[in-house]
Amino acid sequence: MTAILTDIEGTTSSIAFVAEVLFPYARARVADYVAAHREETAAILAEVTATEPGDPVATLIRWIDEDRKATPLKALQGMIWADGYASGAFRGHVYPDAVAGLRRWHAAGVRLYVFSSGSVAAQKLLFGYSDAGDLTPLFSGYFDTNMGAKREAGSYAKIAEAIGDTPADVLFLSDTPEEVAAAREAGMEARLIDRVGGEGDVSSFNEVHATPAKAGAR
Ligand SMILES: CSCCC(=O)C(=O)COP(=O)(O)O
Ligand SMILES: [Mg+2]
Repeated sequence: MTAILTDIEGTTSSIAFVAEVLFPYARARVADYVAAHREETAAILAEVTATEPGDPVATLIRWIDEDRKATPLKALQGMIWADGYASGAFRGHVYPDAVAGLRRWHAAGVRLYVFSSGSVAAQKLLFGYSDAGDLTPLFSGYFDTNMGAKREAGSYAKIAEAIGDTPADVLFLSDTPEEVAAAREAGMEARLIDRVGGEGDVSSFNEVHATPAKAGAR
């Protein structure tokens, strides 16, 4: 194992932080943000309208309510959250065991990557403004749904190729069984994290034993 690829929501970070802090913050500001940033949001709105004709702002708000993992919605959310992090309205939640695990693996020479439905910009914000400080120096790279859906094996194969590892050398961590199954189908090792102590392989990063076989930080 030379690299760890981790999900965010429900894995490094609480579902409540995403659902009760991030999503409502973006939902309340979509209309004003789009009105104030016409040029920067034009391509996003065009993509939304191409998917669903009609008022793109109303569509985006409905997609937030439905927790749709649509790439244009995720791009816009990341842009809106930037203001929230910068103003100190909130900090990115990361579980203490996740912070400790990420630091431990990084120190052992294991390369760390993120694969989340949140945009790459949003991922960098969450870890950059985390409640444990700036964790971005721990990560070697970030991937979002531009690599494909998180429940499709092909996305994991693409990521392994992008980071220059064979899938068998990558350990994927997620709270979602379908994502774990897709990563395994692509040949990765994977652990199902279940933070409420249900059917998962482990309940925290403390139980993930990642032994770097031929690790080397890049
Ligand atoms: C990058 S923080 C926001 C996370 C987000 O928008 C989301 O939909 C969470 O998805 P994940 O793939 O991390 O479970
Ligand atoms: Mg998740």
